[in-house]
Amino acid sequence: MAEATGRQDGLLPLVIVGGFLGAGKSTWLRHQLFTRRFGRVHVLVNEAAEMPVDDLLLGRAERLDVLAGGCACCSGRADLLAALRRICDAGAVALDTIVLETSGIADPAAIARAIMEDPVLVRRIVLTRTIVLVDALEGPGQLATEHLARAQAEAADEIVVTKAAEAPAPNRSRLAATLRGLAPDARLGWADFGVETKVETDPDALPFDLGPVAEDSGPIQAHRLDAGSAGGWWALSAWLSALLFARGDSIVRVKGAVRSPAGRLLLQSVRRHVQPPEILPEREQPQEGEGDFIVLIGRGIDPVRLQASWDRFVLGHEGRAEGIARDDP
Ligand SMILES: Nc1nc2c(ncn2[C@@H]2O[C@H](COP(=O)(O)OP(=O)(O)OP(=O)(O)O)[C@@H](O)[C@H]2O)c(=O)[nH]1
Repeated sequence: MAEATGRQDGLLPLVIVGGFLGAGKSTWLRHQLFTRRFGRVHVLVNEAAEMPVDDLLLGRAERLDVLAGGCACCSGRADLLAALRRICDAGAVALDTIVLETSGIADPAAIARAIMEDPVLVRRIVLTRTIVLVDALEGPGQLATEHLARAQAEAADEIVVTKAAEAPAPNRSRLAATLRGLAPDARLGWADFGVETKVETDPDALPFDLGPVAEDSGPIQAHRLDAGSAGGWWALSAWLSALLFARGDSIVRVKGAVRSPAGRLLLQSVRRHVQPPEILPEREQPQEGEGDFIVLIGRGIDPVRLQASWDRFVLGHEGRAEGIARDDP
């Protein structure tokens, strides 16, 4: 049942979906689009990096735009405001809601501020809800160390803890207590692959001790590696596993797409958790830039050394794991 309705004031409702890198935003949103929770929807996806497969992953929206390669709360702000103005002006498709999936390094409060300070948008759009997703497994660590993860939770009207089934019950209770402390007024729910699930938590559980976040540990940045046709999918998967083993602390998120005999595979990891590959739907018309690639998002990654590491792995060592050095990339 769609929760969106036409408004008397004529303003177009906007829902912001935020959460840290890999929290499960796209997976959750995909399911909401399937159930038509937001009615007739225009989805805007903001990615920190160019990911020319995101539109394939989010099928069921009236319209979908990907704003890639800049975070909408900072460098990509102008693009986001322009995209929202275009949606407001288009008007051809009657819409119930605009849903903005932010990048994992965005502060939803900064985005909301930017929209409300825009003299045109403030008269066309109303922010009805900020939904922030928190990973049941990685969330406690992220809240403890990343200032941004806390800011995201604090900005929420609704928090959805994803990967609910994966976390042990005591951790779920402590995470719930922690999130209630950060966002006391937010509705707290749980989901597995986007499907809302009921989780009993202990109301007396103690929150995690968050403590002070580390002083500036440097910006999280995205780097894209075009893998060319050498090596094939198995080499890319093996290189990635070895790289995460050697440098998993500084690599927060990996996404990539690679051709395999079964079709195009989406490879991903969140921290050191390598996810099972997913077969991507094929496009009717292949798009430019859709070769094999990997996007690595993290701190202190040197793109030149990253490329050299891959080249050494695939060319110099013919796919043997010795191509990865401990200090790669
Ligand atoms: N077990 C489990 N895995 C999940 C769940 N939700 C998402 N995932 C997996 O977590 C990984 C990240 O999910 P995404 O939906 O791509 O996360 P995201 O927040 O959109 O990622 P970024 O846009 O890169 O920040 C994928 O491999 C998903 O399959 C869940 O509820 N349970």
